[in-house]
Amino acid sequence: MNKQQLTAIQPLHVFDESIFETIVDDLVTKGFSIQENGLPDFITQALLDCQRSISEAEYKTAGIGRAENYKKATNVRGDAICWITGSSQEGALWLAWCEAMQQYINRSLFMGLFSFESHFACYGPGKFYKRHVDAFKGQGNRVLSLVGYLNEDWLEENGGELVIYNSSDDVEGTKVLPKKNTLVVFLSEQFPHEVLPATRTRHSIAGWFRVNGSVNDNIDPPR
Ligand SMILES: O=C(O)CCC(=O)C(=O)O
Ligand SMILES: [Fe+2]
Repeated sequence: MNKQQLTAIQPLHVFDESIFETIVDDLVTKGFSIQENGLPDFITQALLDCQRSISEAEYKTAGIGRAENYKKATNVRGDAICWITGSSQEGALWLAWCEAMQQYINRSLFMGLFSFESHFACYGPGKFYKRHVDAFKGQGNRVLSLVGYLNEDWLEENGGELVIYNSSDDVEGTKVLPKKNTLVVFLSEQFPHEVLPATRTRHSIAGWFRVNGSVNDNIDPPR
């Protein structure tokens, strides 16, 4: 086998898996994982480079609901989003890291994660995302949610916390400040959560690992 053939079959990146192991342990014991330094610096840097290269026009007002039920609802969520396609090197690195996490989780927990989608989100000052779950049982195919934060020097008084509730009855929840490098992973159907308003612009990535929900000709996820 020549060198070119060898490079073609070798993975381009080998990532440190210790953070994936911590996340898996947390998922087993609690169903969610909050890691203050969960995003390695080189990943955060790639994401910041990618995010800064996106023009304001490429961010679209986010909506709620799937497919034909999709609608804009600024009384529910006020963020603007831009999907990460992997067309830039930085975006591709992010997707490769998430794929490595997906494979690690599948090897450890047999969750059958099949694909991943993610977008940048930008919440202007005062914007929020009301309490919601990312997936309803038996509807759609998002099974594991991921949120990562890109905000340097974020202080408690800046607000903008993610609040994760343990169940539909929980009103107290656990608050997470959207500080640079913080990573949160949780079971999509199980944990209601919300984003509180902030005093400054709040940058994040939200992503979802999905299972294959294809039935006959209906390909789901669509790609
Ligand atoms: O940005 C966050 O902290 C969470 C965002 C979220 O819940 C979502 O996009 O579904
Ligand atoms: Fe959410």
